[in-house]
Amino acid sequence: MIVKNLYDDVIGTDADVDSKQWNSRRLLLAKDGMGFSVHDTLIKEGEDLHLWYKNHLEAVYCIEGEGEIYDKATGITHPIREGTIYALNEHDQHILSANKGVQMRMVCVFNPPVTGRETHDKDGSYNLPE
Ligand SMILES: CC(=O)NCC[C@H](N)C(=O)O
Repeated sequence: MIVKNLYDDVIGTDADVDSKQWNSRRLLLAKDGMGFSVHDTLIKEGEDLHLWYKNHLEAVYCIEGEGEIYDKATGITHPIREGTIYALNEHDQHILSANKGVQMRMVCVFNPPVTGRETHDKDGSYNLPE
């Protein structure tokens, strides 16, 4: 069994990846052997994240804050608030943003699992390990 705590075991370690637009606290990673990774991620306010996970499926569950996701294929903008989940089951190209003055806190699950320190490439993807 694996038991970890965000505050005791993740924040401030290698599994805590900070960028201009988000702060991803990676609770479970590929090395944990689950077949998916689980992240507690903060989306910073005032940032438009252009994302396209070509190599991964991702489900994202909002537990704090408000924002929106724009689906580039349909042109539809979906509001996000606490309790909203979205699943990028078609490797959907999208733009994610938190509303002005708030950050969003999201639980993100990736399949295949993220291995550790991934950050987005120019297309908004994470590369697979070699
Ligand atoms: C929701 C989302 O994709 N945010 C970008 C960061 C990423 N999910 C991560 O936690 O690695």
